[in-house]
Amino acid sequence: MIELKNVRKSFGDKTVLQDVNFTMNAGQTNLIIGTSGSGKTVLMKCMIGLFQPDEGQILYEGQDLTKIDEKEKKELRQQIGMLFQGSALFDSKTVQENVMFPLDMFTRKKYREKLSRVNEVLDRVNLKDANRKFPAEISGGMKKRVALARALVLNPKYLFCDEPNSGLDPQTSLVIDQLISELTKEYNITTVINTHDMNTVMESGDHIVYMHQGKKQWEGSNKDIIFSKDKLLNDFIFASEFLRDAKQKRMEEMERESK
Ligand SMILES: Nc1ncnc2c1ncn2[C@@H]1O[C@H](COP(=O)(O)OP(=O)(O)OP(=O)(O)O)[C@@H](O)[C@H]1O
Repeated sequence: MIELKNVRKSFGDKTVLQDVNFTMNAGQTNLIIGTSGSGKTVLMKCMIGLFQPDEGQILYEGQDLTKIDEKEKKELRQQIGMLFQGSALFDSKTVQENVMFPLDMFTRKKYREKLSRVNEVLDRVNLKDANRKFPAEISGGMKKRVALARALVLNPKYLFCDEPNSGLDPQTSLVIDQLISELTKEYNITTVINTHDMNTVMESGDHIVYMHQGKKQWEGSNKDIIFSKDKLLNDFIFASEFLRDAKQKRMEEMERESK
């Protein structure tokens, strides 16, 4: 569980985050959404300790990231898996070497043990026979799965994903979203995703935080979003007539189902 309490961040005289409060639970896919410049990236960087907020608390199971020393921060970082926008694989390393990298860096396990763990996670992301391939030889969707395997190899309690679907076609995006959601539940991970992808919002959003001009404007689930009356949120999510019609239909369906 990650809790944010009254988080505030400014750059010079520009306030970028103001009184941000929320709780992100384990086993849930938590999304941060909002227009460009609303503060999502700064928020995520505060959450992983790359930026120090000016005020407020960032609590990992009650332990305040803004107050802990470097040694404790290092320990906490080892419990955090990261999936970066462009997958960020090492081009000169094979798939196997890429996934093994965190084990080489942070553990003293024997090669055989490391290989067994690498194979376990590669298998879990449905990439069984790709060990010896280089990133240039595999598709964008496969690269994402390798990056996901690498993010999971140390068994993290927390998983941060920055735009996991950027550069992927809608169908491959859905596969990645489903995989992240499944793994989140299976391993009880607190997953935090920064996304612009509305399919992700509607399909995977167990908990969604909508940011507007540095403030939390709305939060709720993908079911709540259908019934939300928040004008800013509605204008943002259901921007086209097509999506507004789809929302109306879904709302009617859900009302019928609940009777
Ligand atoms: N290091 C920095 N120094 C000064 N201002 C910054 C810095 N990083 C971000 N900002 C400002 O903070 C605001 C929020 O930026 P942020 O990158 O968090 O937006 P975002 O919601 O992630 O946008 P996008 O969806 O386009 O990535 C912007 O006005 C940006 O210019």
